[in-house]
Amino acid sequence: MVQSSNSTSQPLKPRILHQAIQDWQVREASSRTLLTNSPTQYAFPSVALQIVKTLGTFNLSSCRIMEGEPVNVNEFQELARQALPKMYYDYYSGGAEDQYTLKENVEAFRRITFRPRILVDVSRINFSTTVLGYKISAPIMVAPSAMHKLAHPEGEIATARAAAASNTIMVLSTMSSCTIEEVASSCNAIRFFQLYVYKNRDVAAQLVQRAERNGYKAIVLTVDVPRLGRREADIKNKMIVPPVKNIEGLVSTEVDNDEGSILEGFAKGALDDSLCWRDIGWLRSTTNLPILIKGVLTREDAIKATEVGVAGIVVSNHGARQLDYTPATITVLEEVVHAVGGKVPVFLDGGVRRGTDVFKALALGAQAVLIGRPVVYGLAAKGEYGVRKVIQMLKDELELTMALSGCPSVKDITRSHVVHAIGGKVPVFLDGGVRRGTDVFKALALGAQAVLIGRPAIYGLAAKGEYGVRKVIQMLKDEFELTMALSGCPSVKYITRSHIDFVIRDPSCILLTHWIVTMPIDSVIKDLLRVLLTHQIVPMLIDSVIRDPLRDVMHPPNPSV
Ligand SMILES: Cc1cc2nc3c(=O)[nH]c(=O)nc-3n(C[C@H](O)[C@H](O)[C@H](O)COP(=O)(O)O)c2cc1C
Ligand SMILES: CCCCC(=O)C(=O)O
Repeated sequence: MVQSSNSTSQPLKPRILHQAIQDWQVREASSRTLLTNSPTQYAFPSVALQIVKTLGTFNLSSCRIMEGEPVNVNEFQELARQALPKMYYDYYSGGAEDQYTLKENVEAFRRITFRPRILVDVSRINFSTTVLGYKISAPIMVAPSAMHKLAHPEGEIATARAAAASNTIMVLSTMSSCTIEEVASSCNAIRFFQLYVYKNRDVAAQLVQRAERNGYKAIVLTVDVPRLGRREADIKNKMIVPPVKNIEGLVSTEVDNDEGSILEGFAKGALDDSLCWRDIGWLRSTTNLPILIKGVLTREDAIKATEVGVAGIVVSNHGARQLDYTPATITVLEEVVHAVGGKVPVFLDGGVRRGTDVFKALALGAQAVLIGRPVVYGLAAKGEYGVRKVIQMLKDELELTMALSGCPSVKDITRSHVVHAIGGKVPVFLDGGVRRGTDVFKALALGAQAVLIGRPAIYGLAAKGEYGVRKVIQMLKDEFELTMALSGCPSVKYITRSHIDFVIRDPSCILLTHWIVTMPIDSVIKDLLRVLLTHQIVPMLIDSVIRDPLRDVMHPPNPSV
């Protein structure tokens, strides 16, 4: 195992408050130097000052504080903010336009809750897994991100060493500050190479061949950047293009126009926006390495990707830096996983900040996740040690989540361990075709809070007046009670999605449900319900409504339909 060059894993010592403030002043004066030399440097000066103000005349020398050691991955962001010049921090942290998707990538994880299992032997947790046949310590990989020397003088070499020490895979960006060769010779991390295809295709082919020669194990083709997304902070800051050594002498990083984001101008001039599906064949002709495709968000593209023979799919919206208002990646993961049908592994990135997020992605079908910003923040705050720490924190949290969910290994993590927490937002009801207590049970299992009955009530009324209606309701209740008893559900709270399954009767049903999953339901629901009622496949609709990845941006289905 490769050892960190500047690892600082010793227990942290308490610091004297005024000493801390002095340190901060020095640090403010030359933050880059201090950061490099002292990777555990705390970064909570404003808190320290606040304490000074509050304490007033207290004897400061007796007042000790602990160093600002982060306790979770999110806390690295603030450390990075303090360590970096504004232009670089904004570049790393920012998203496109309104940054709707940036927020959503994280928020969407919060709307998923757990269904933990108890009394499982979790004395030994094993979260190791394999990716394209390579064994890694946890299903957490390093996503490609550009220009690590803006975050830390050691750049991608520090990141790669941290990946090696963590026994996981690093995906090196085409736009790295260290070269393909420098990173390869710095450590024994398992490395994939992320490819941007330049207008001059020969450059892309050369990069791929260099990666292959230098022991990179796969090509990750990023397909969501025909142009760079509109990142408004970068426009204001006139974000620069620092030296990109991989393409030095091959692609010019000079940009005529110095208005707005220079990086955006560079991307416009350099990246091939004519790249399309048939070019995957060209790429395959340049290399023997497996090709993963990064930037898939829909079932349609997932199917195309498997048809052109990729070795894996990364569900990604580029960390919300490209097209704003794309869905949070975790909300479309299941759609992609179903479309791919196990033909190739599916990975996910975007908004993973907790071990619980990793667990949720696995439960929804990802083989592993990739993390982008947390790595850069760890690097900016504490160099190689910071990246290791970020990965370790996620691993520790994942381990705890697995233990508390009753999953000793990643194979034990299933779809039934998580639920989309839509129920809390608005209740969903169903009517149409309910004729048996078993139908009531099925509707509840698919997430309905209750059902409404129409014709049976009318028929009861017509046949026997009030008594007839009472009888109809009583019959359904009795049947429902029996169904619950025979299904092991003593109360409605026990009825879950995993108590039922679908028997697909004819292929049109499958088509319809897939269609529903991708349609804005509020606009089509009335017509659709009528069609579905005729075909008696309403339960499939309600399942889609409840599991629909877009459900949170839709109006709830109109119960009066
Ligand atoms: C600063 C930054 C630079 C990035 N550079 C690249 C890149 O060069 N190539 C690429 O395919 N993706 C790039 N990405 C996207 C990441 O690979 C990944 O999709 C995204 O960061 C995941 O979201 P997260 O940051 O919320 O974890 C970049 C992301 C960030 C934040
Ligand atoms: C021209 C690509 C820049 C790197 C990148 O992918 C990003 O900033 O998101």
